[in-house]
Amino acid sequence: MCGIIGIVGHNDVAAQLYDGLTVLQHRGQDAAGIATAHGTKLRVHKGNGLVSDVFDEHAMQVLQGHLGIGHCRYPTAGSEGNDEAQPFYVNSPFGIVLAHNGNLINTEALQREVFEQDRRNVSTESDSEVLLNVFAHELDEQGSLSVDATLNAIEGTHRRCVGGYAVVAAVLGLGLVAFRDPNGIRPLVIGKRSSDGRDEYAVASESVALDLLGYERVRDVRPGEGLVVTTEGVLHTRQCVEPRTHTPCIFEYVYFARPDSMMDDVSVHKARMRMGQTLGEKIQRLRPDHDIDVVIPIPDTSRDSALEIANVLGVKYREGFIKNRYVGRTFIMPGQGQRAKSVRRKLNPIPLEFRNRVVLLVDDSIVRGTTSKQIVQMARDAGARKVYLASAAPPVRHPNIYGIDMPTAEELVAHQRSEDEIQQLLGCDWLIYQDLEDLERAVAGPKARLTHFDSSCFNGNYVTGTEADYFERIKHLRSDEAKTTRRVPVAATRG
Ligand SMILES: O=P(O)(O)OC[C@H]1O[C@H](OP(=O)(O)OP(=O)(O)O)[C@H](O)[C@@H]1O
Ligand SMILES: NC(=O)CC[C@H](N)C(=O)O
Ligand SMILES: [Mg+2]
Repeated sequence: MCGIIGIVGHNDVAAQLYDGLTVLQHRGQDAAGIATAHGTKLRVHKGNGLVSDVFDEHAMQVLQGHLGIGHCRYPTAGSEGNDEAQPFYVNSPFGIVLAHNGNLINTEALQREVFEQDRRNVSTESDSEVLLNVFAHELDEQGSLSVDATLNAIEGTHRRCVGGYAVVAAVLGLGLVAFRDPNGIRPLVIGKRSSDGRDEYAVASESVALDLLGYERVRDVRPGEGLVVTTEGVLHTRQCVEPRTHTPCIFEYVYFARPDSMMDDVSVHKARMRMGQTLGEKIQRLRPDHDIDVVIPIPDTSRDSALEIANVLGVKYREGFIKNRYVGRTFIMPGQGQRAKSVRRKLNPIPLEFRNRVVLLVDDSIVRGTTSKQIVQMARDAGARKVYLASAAPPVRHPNIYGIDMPTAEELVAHQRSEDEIQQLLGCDWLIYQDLEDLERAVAGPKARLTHFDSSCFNGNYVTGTEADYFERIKHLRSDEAKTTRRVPVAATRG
């Protein structure tokens, strides 16, 4: 789940892009990059690491220009190598840089098409580089550069690409381009601010980036919509593909997004509180005479839900695990070994909150079970009498193929296991999952702004459809085992 941002301003935008990326960092910790357009030049600086690792003063000085895009990466295709850090660049037509959040599911077919029909070279395994070349080809086919031609090229890109994608691009001589997949699986929001009577625009994965930079949240990019903001700061939009069912990724609300973001007009914080409310009610229903002494969140993401569960149950809420703020998110780390080691490094219990108590631990989700297995043991070691575990999301039983790197069903702790079996495996005394219906209602909220979701990792329904052997192929390419045996390129691409 990467973070993307694009800005057209009156002054150099690199510093804003940098700041925007720092609040999107939770969406991707592996690599970061910024590209700006300055006169007739596109400048790109990118590499592996956190935003603060990748950019130094010199890099920022080089990134001149009033138009630019930024990206922080959590890989879902290709390798973790720095040659696949984004934005990607092509010099023809005109000079284009592009950053992508999501995952294409017809990458192999597109790769062949791009090479054989479009006669373009794609030099990495990244689906995003393929997407850039499809867009570049479609723009080239237009014969000239204009807003209309670019919106036509977005139409062509939608016709060819299948999957989840939110995209920002900068086209030299034109401006900022952005579009979102026809089902709106991946998020993208538009912001605007005015100074001296002139408008500046920003487009980002999450509204928190707009807040930080002082842009007013205008609206979300519509599924299948394309937009161009010219270098003069004029916004043009077009519905580039017939509207389909809007199915935003429900996992954004469960885990990925920051709670202070609004996504498709729904507050992530409130959605998480409602998840806690419905889960609390379920616990109450199943065990009206429960013996829970204390509710303890597994930091960070579960906090909003855990607090509401405690309120519903009428028991104490306590912070029982202290998080080492210098360790990042474990779920989005690339390898299982690294993930497992990081849980213990990241979280440490305060024994007095556990000793002789029946504790209800709450997490937002249980995916591979890496976190919960260790946390349950830590709670026991800290003296808990009984350890219950509640998940604000239902069991994750199916791969995600639209931008979350869980491609292999066998790696999911709930795959082909009953809830009793999972409980045994995690070693807790009681395991309670949210029901999918409740999760969807919690995210939709009282006004039911959203009616459908991409809940594929919970129910196995893939809105785009999939080819018969797709899951076998991605397992072969992207399982943890495949990743450990794959070569990671080391050549530097900074500069
Ligand atoms: O079952 P698993 O495979 O362990 O995955 C689920 C866990 O991973 C995430 O935490 P993470 O540490 O990534 O981030 P957070 O600090 O935002 O909770 C998520 O919040 C769960 O705690
Ligand atoms: N998580 C994402 O959005 C990943 C984007 C793209 N598929 C990549 O691997 O770089
Ligand atoms: Mg967590």
